[in-house]
Amino acid sequence: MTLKLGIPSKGRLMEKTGDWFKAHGISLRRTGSDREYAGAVDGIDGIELVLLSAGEIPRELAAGRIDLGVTGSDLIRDKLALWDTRVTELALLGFGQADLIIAVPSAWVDVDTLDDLDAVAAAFRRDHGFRLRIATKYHRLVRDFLRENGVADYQLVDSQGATEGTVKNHTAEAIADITSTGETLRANHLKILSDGLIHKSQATLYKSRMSDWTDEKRRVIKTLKDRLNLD
Ligand SMILES: Nc1ncnc2c1ncn2[C@@H]1O[C@H](COP(=O)(O)OP(=O)(O)OP(=O)(O)O)[C@@H](O)[C@H]1O
Ligand SMILES: O=P(O)(O)OC[C@H]1O[C@H](OP(=O)(O)OP(=O)(O)O)[C@H](O)[C@@H]1O
Repeated sequence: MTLKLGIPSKGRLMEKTGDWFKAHGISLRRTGSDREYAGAVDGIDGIELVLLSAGEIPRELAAGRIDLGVTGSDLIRDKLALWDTRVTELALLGFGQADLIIAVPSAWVDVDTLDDLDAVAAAFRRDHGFRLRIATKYHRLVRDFLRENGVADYQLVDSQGATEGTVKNHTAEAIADITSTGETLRANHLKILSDGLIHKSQATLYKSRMSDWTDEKRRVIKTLKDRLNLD
């Protein structure tokens, strides 16, 4: 049985994943038409390419349907409970960097820290009769972070895109989202809490702990690790 490597089929991480492997003498190529999600690996035997969305790669690794996968470390941590019991990090790839942060309206001049947010949240509940809303798609990471930091009086509102717009649209009071240049936050009059960094994400190569590691696959991964100069 060949070893299955899952890589993003589109989006931000796709091209740079190909470049990273190429720099190590391994070329990933699409087979079939531009629109067909099939691929092959040249330069090393015994690896099959599986093209997936970045967001689905954590689940496929955890189910053992792929043996290796490239995706953002934010997606692994958010989508998999106890992620490090299900996958192992093989290499940080040095691209796809983004910070998952908590931001509030810039107009909240007295709110700079999580403690301030906690105080505002308690007052908000008293005044409005419902909990302050934080819009995000990163439910697990945000809940864990706020619990560890003693913020309790809030509710999460699911937002799968354009999250920074939810404050202006009055569907949330604060947000937790990925930022890289900070442009989107600025354009939407939001500021990051000084202690509001939840996770620094980057594209990472993971190995599944859940897949069936046959002798043949172990041989292939050893060759691959040698080629990639990994321990
Ligand atoms: N500016 C950014 N905005 C959003 N995500 C970013 C940014 N920079 C890097 N990333 C990372 O890119 C990854 C998401 O990749 P991509 O945009 O290809 O997926 P997606 O389209 O959001 O998800 P899916 O493929 O499931 O639809 C995440 O790990 C995220 O941290
Ligand atoms: O700090 P910046 O460089 O401005 O980038 C951050 C923005 O980019 C992403 O959105 P994306 O373009 O993926 O759209 P989305 O809202 O649909 O997720 C992310 O969700 C932020 O909104």
